Amino acid sequence: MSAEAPRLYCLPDADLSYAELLQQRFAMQGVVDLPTSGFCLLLDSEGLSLRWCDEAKLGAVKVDFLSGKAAHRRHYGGAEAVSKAVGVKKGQRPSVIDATAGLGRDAFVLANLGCQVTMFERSPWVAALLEDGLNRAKADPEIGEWVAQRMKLVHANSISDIQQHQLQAEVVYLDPMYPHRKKSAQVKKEMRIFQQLVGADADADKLLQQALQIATRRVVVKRPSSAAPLAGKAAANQLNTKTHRFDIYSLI
Ligand SMILES: C[S@@+](CC[C@H](N)C(=O)[O-])C[C@H]1O[C@@H](n2cnc3c(N)ncnc32)[C@H](O)[C@@H]1O
Repeated sequence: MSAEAPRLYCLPDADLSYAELLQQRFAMQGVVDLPTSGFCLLLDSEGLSLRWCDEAKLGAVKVDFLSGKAAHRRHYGGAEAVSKAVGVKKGQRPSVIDATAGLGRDAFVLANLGCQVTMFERSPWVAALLEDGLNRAKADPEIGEWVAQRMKLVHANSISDIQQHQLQAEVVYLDPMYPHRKKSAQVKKEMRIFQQLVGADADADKLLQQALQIATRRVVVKRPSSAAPLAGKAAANQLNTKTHRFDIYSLI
């Protein structure tokens, strides 16, 4: 995991009071020049994005719940595997702890379907991106109200926070980083970049043990299709998609 404090570079049109808030909340270090290597968070009038230089190409990632894939998932996400795995059905909208929130894509699908989702993200880089995306979504007249009500972000290590506050939810959802070795598609490239940024989540086995203690209905783990189950603990139920599977540990 990148042990560096996130570096924040502001373009001239950035809201500087918001930049100050971000710096305090995520212990960021403000920089006056755009870094030419490594990662950097860039703030402009459109929000916060992660920038990096990879194989001499610039890359960027932003959390955007309002357009593109997220908007598509909002309209057509009802039948997505993640919602089936979590157990969303007519009349059943389980409360969810997403203990590995990342960019909040899965959490957004679940919240869109009516689940109350508490998201944990420990990387300050990723948590800042997610919070920024949530802020923009909350200001949107169409989805702002339910995003504010159903999506709560906690910037903390879920393993320690869940223990400390004795949290509970019907479903605990885990999607830890997994070491991808192939370089095939664009998505994999984004995964590789994320691996450099947040590491390989080597403590995911421990997270499963914790999740099994606090979930009241089920624990769902998203894994690449060929990966071994977390903690070597095979799940009684699985849901397979083309690229990954969900291991479902039912508790009732
Ligand atoms: C593969 S990403 C999750 C992607 C997410 N499901 C999505 O839809 O965007 C895994 C994320 O979990 C975070 N993470 C892993 N273990 C964690 C823990 N114990 N507490 C909080 N965050 C954790 C990592 O920092 C990383 O950002």
